[in-house]
Amino acid sequence: MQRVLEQIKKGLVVSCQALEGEPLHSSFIMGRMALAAKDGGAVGIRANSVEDIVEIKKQVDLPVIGIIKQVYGDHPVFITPTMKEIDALAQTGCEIIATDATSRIRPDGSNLESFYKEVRSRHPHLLLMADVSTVEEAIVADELGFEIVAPTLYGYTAETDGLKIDDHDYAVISQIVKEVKNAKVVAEGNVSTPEIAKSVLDIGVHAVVVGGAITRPQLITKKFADALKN
Ligand SMILES: CC(=O)N[C@H](C=O)[C@@H](O)[C@H](O)[C@H](O)COP(=O)(O)O
Repeated sequence: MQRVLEQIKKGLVVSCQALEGEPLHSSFIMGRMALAAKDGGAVGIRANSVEDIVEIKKQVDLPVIGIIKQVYGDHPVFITPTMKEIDALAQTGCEIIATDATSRIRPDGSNLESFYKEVRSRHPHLLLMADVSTVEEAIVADELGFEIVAPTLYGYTAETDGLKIDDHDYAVISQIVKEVKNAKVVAEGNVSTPEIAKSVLDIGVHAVVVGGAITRPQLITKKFADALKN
């Protein structure tokens, strides 16, 4: 487990995700995206769904952070929300599983603590990453024993709606780095430029995850197209 954390240390993890309805939705394309990321210097991949992870594992020998985005009704917790998704991910060979680690009740009615304990007892060999939305949630996840904590959901919960890290505001990451004692803090969410990636690394995070700015060409195109309109 320690070896995987060493492998991604101070490096770039590229999130290769295209959900149903996105132009690049395809395991084949995500596999090639991972290959391109590796060619460019990525030290790890984050990916969604069993199919994408299996394909990515065929293409690259990098550690994979696996998630399954699964929406249950109108429940807001959707990143690896229940044991069903954890068990499915555990079969893929991904080294790390990330899950929603906010303080919200999960779709199956469990809270984070009971869910965490069950995951640990069923899959003791896996590294667990906590996707949180606040500094308080990061502290709780660290105390529970998650190996990795990231503010992936900062800006994506009712409590943090509208917030995001940008060129001027790395406060949430600085605070998490300061407060978290044992887990590795990873920066994830809206790291939209190489400069931001470097700045957050310099704050002291263990690694940086970048998604849309590298792997969602429709978003990259929009930035350019919008710039021409102004
Ligand atoms: C909130 C949520 O659903 N985040 C997801 C988590 O896996 C992905 O859609 C993001 O692309 C990923 O976190 C990387 O972030 P960004 O694409 O901003 O670099």
